[in-house]
Amino acid sequence: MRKLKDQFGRKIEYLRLSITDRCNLRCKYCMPAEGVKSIPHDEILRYEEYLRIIGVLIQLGIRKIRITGGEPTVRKGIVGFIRALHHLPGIEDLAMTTNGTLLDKLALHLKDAGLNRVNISLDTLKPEKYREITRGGDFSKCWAGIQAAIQTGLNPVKLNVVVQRGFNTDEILDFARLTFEQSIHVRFIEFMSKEAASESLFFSNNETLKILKELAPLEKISKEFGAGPARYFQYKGAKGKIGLISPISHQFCASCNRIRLTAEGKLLLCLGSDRYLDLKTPLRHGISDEELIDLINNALQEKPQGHQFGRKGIMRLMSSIGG
Ligand SMILES: Nc1nc2c(ncn2[C@@H]2O[C@H](COP(=O)(O)OP(=O)(O)OP(=O)(O)O)[C@@H](O)[C@H]2O)c(=O)[nH]1
Ligand SMILES: C[S@@+](CC[C@H](N)C(=O)[O-])C[C@H]1O[C@@H](n2cnc3c(N)ncnc32)[C@H](O)[C@@H]1O
Ligand code: SF4
Ligand code: SF4
Repeated sequence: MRKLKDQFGRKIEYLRLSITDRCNLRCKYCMPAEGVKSIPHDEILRYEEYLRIIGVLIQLGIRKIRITGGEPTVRKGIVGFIRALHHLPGIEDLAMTTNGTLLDKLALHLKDAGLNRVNISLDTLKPEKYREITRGGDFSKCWAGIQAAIQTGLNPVKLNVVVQRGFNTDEILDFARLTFEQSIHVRFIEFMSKEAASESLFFSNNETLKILKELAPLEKISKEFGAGPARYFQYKGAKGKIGLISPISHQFCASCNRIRLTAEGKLLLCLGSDRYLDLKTPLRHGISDEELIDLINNALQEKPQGHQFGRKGIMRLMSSIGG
């Protein structure tokens, strides 16, 4: 069996799958206020088309799939799609990144269908600030979704907190305290800005760590834990863990293990690059699995060594690639 390896020897085992460009929120750092122009229905991959591509990617060594969006829970048929993915042999980890607002109703169905776990985005614990950052979102819906995910046993539940100077830096310890109360992982993410104008909002995870240490001693957890870009810590006696995801200050590109597939069927080689391989057109023109494997293998050799977005300019709208 051929395995996906790039020219830098990185083994690619993780697929981030964006199943929609739509979202029921408009987070300020992710989407413009007016939303983005929706991709026409016909241009979006059908679930059967994803399954065909994923079948090939599994043959090439993909073991972990994360469903993202836009907001993945707004796409119709999501539960059936998760069930179909769960039945594919070879998938060891099936996870979702979501804003959590629809999980209150969906968590149990998703878990039953075979979803292992969820990462939920939440940047503030204050309802009025939540409404501000998401441009109209309802904090209580997100919180209910988090509790539903925990109760259902989607485990572990991870909270993704994008830290922005002057917006939520005063809540870092409130988030950290949650790990004493509940068995969740709270992960602080460095803000990747699209415009130089927002650079002043950047707050490095070194600064976050300094604040976290004011609460109580923090123990570092072995590097193998989580096997992703986050570095993990834990307070003594806490039920949950603290994670730091630092794409800017501690680039993790050298150990990158991921590719992305967008809702339009573009295989993206890197979050920081505009290069992609269109899979939808050949798929709809009857390409064979063997040809698909060759196409993907060749494209992978173009995967960049790392990103260059620094603090100033991530090239794409995060909402269209799912982070
Ligand atoms: N620069 C960069 N950031 C990434 C990459 N993958 C994820 N992120 C960011 O990391 C944050 C958390 O991503 P998640 O969707 O929760 O996925 P994950 O951290 O891989 O998930 P786990 O498997 O639970 O560790 C998001 O803000 C993403 O935008 C990547 O390849 N490069
Ligand atoms: C684009 S969202 C898609 C999935 C889902 N709608 C959600 O919010 O979790 C995926 C992740 O990207 C993160 N994200 C979006 N824009 C970002 C930015 N500019 N910097 C850092 N993280 C960002 C979000 O906080 C979220 O955790
Ligand atoms: S971060 Fe997620 S919830 Fe917020 S606008 Fe982007 S896609 Fe939607
Ligand atoms: S920026 Fe590109 S190379 Fe770096 S971790 Fe993300 S996808 Fe991988």
